[in-house]
Amino acid sequence: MGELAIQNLTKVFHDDGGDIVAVDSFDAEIDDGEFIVLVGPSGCGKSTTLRMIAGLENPTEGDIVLDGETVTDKKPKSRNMAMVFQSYALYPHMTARENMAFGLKMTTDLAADEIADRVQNAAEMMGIGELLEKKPDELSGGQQQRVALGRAIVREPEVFLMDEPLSNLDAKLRTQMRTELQELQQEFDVTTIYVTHDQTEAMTMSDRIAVLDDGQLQQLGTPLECYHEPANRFVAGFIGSPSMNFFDVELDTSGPTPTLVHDAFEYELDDDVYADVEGHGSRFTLGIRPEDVKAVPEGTHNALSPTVQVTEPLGDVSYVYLDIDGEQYTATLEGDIVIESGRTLTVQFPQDRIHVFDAETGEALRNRAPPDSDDVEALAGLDDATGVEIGVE
Ligand SMILES: Nc1ncnc2c1ncn2[C@@H]1O[C@H](COP(=O)(O)OP(=O)(O)OP(=O)(O)O)[C@@H](O)[C@H]1O
Repeated sequence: MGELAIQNLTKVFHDDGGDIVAVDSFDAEIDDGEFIVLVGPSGCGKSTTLRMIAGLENPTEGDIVLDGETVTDKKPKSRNMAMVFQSYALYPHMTARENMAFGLKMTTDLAADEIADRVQNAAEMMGIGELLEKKPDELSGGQQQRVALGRAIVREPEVFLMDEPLSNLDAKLRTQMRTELQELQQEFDVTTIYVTHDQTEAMTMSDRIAVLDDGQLQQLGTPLECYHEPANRFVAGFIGSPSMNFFDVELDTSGPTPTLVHDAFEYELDDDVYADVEGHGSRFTLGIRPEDVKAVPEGTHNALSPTVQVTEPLGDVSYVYLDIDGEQYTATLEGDIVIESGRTLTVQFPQDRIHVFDAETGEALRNRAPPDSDDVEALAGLDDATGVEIGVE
């Protein structure tokens, strides 16, 4: 139990400046036990979506169906969902124990000893058994967040809804709690919808990521699908760090080989890439992830030689920032590479690694082949950037 259908969910806010479409026709089928992460830039509608699912905000249109039952008009406490907020939202005058028990006392007719048992179990699970008599201001941020999570757990809900629950914690604690939350979710196998700004959380915790922009769902897919097979330019740029490099290009078919022409370089297309873009006009966006940019010997065919702005060696890889036609682009090269600023570096965008988007609609026309276990050579190719004679002048 915990199968959730979100159907045409829409929220329009009205204020003095006019209508704000915060969420526009959001559709999703979420399986029992799935961990879905909602990501997107600030103001894209993540919290509003979550609040409508929780019942804290009335949808303008659409429905929320939990295990076949439409719950759109039900009060939050009758939905069998538990929400965890960024601010923890604990009652300051109550102890941790009272905070955890309060919701159960108010919304169920469970016997006092059953409530006490559930609180004790959840507290032990969250490692706060010793802290139950303390009030929120006597607890650290991480401990308060554990109480808030414990309060959600004791309700034994069908669905956990979490709005940036870790964002007030410092980086180290956030990493630790991320793992704990994942373990907890797997143990309970509870459907979870989790809002975050943090890419690492989205990539590592989720079964599927829902990428939103401007109130609209751009893609709902596994982290690797969103990474390797982005539906459009927005998803391609949003998922992955450092971000994908984009180039505005025009298709020139006047010569023997179809070529994408950028102000600073020309890129000849193989037949199979051309087949994907043919018939979609002449203006495209060429995309390549920094880790797919390859350093090659000077003079290599279909390569370009931009100026290096700066190199950041990080140990196992180095970020090399390149100036192409006055814009900054990134190449992630394997190994500890230091290249003097102002030198040129010859790089290539391997044909099987490029993405091509329609310049008008942003739709992905061509995505790089996703590496899989059968594609050992392609995976091995990821190592190509090490040890090559890179074309530094
Ligand atoms: N109560 C409200 N009244 C009017 N507009 C609102 C209200 N709540 C949200 N909005 C608007 O709806 C849009 C979506 O807001 P929402 O809080 O859902 O975005 P978000 O993706 O969660 O943002 P953030 O990441 O910054 O928290 C924004 O333009 C916001 O200004």
